Amino acid sequence: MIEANALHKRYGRLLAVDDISFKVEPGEVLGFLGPNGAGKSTTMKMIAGFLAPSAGTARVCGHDVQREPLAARRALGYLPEGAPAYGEMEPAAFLRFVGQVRGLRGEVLKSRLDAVISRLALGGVLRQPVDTLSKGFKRRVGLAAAILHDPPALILDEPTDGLDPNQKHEVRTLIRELARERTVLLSTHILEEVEAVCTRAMIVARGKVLADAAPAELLARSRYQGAVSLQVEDSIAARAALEGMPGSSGLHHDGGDGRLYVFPQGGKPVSAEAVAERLRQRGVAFSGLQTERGRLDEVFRRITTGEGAA
Ligand SMILES: Nc1ncnc2c1ncn2[C@@H]1O[C@H](COP(=O)(O)OP(=O)(O)OP(=O)(O)O)[C@@H](O)[C@H]1O
Repeated sequence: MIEANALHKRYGRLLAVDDISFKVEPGEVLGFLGPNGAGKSTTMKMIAGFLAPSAGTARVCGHDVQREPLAARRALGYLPEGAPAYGEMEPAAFLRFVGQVRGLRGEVLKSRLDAVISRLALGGVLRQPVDTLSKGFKRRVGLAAAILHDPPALILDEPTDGLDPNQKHEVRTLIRELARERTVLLSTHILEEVEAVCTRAMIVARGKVLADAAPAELLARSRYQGAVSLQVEDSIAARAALEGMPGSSGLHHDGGDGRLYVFPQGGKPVSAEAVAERLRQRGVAFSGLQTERGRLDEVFRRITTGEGAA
């Protein structure tokens, strides 16, 4: 379990983390979401024991990070932002070094090295200096180092940042697998990642938690959830046909995707059949009619910029 209790961090006059508390249980993947400078990395560094809090406490698997630093660090695997490693070292030597620092020796060290090298498919790059590896492999080396001692809790700071879509997919699959029997806290800027891997999302901005919910619950806060969208040639005629339709709270023609959106009222999805029927009755041509599942980016923007209630 990972626990933060009233964590605060002050850098001079800046309160970078302002009273953050949460608990993450085994099997949960908590995604920390927030704009740049929200305080995500600072919070993670405090839980990982890399930075002392100005106030508050953190616990990893029951161990207070400040008072029992060794026990807390033993229970935790930490992938810092950018997955730094010693660039001139080869993964084989680097991982062996990390394992030794973690106190692993002999057969145990060997079997753990074999396990992470196989799990992260590092066999082909073991003798290539880390600096010369692709970003994807560098990240895998970082992840291998983080899970080498088989910790029950993991903190991953932007684990897929800068990876190509295939590498992102691989790392997400791995995180989902690791999470089955572990507690995972990760930070990300990528909203689709939250849906892909997180069981819970926490939105932070200016050092404060602004939302803490399952991704589906956040999606449900989107005004697009249950809306009906469609493509029309004549948007003026379509608007006239759909204006004031029962069960709809309004219309929006999106200049970006060129679609007309019919928004729901009172949380009840708009009936796609009713929209189609109304347009047909008035002889307005349309195509691509679909019901929307909601937009996390809109919810994120609304919550972090304070535009309207979240
Ligand atoms: N060592 C430091 N000294 C002074 N200010 C710092 C220090 N580290 C971070 N900050 C500031 O604290 C705030 C929070 O930074 P932090 O890196 O925790 O944010 P973040 O949410 O992880 O951002 P990003 O998504 O850009 O990584 C920012 O305003 C940052 O400039």
